[in-house]
Amino acid sequence: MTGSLLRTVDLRLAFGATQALAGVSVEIGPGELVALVGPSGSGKSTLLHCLAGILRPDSGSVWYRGVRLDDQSDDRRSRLRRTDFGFVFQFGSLVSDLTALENIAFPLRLAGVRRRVAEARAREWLHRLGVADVAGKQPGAMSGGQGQRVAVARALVTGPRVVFADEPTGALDSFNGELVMDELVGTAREQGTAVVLVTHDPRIAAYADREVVLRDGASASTEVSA
Ligand SMILES: Nc1ncnc2c1ncn2[C@@H]1O[C@H](COP(=O)(O)OP(=O)(O)OP(=O)(O)O)[C@@H](O)[C@H]1O
Repeated sequence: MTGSLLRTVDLRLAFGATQALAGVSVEIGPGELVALVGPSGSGKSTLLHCLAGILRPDSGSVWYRGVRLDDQSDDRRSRLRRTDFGFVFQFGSLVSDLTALENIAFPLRLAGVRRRVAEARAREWLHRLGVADVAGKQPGAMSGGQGQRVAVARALVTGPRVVFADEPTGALDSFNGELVMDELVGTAREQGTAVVLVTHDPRIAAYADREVVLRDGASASTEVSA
């Protein structure tokens, strides 16, 4: 497909005797929201980690903006993760001894942005996600929903081309889960950021433009969401 942003070709990866990925080929377009769904153990998180350049497949390939990603050095892949990708995980991925403001400013600081500028931008994001009141709090002093909104801000603050979200609402009740999804999806669409989302929850998957269904490490089907 022309115009694909991320693509895998016949991806295979085993952990010992477990074939986590057994030949997965998927494509993700710029700004597209794709949900990876399927039963527990079907390979969703493993596929997300391969797409993000965190795990290397045993065979097959991963392409990002037309360049092969999986055979690049660890250094180059981690640099790309800092510059082009954002991450939201289930819970507890914020740095526990940094405040909300410092957590959001952190990826900007890693990218070489000066502290004052980074913190001003982080403050804007706290307002944007409705959690300005937790700016000076550490993650342990926030609710689950507040923490995930801070995590969404941290993932989007650098203006990434892709956000990878692994069960981003898994630890939240459905009300807070939907609020976090509204914010993640709304801001991603505004910025033209693609989102690759792993979820068990059909209501969360329904936010995506398309669902990729995995079964036993293979992409069983791809469906356009209603
Ligand atoms: N680091 C690892 N070491 C050993 N086995 C692993 C590892 N990571 C994943 N697996 C195995 O690979 C298979 C796919 O795991 P994966 O986490 O990708 O599935 P999943 O669809 O995301 O599951 P879930 O919905 O339960 O999170 C599973 O059988 C799992 O036990």
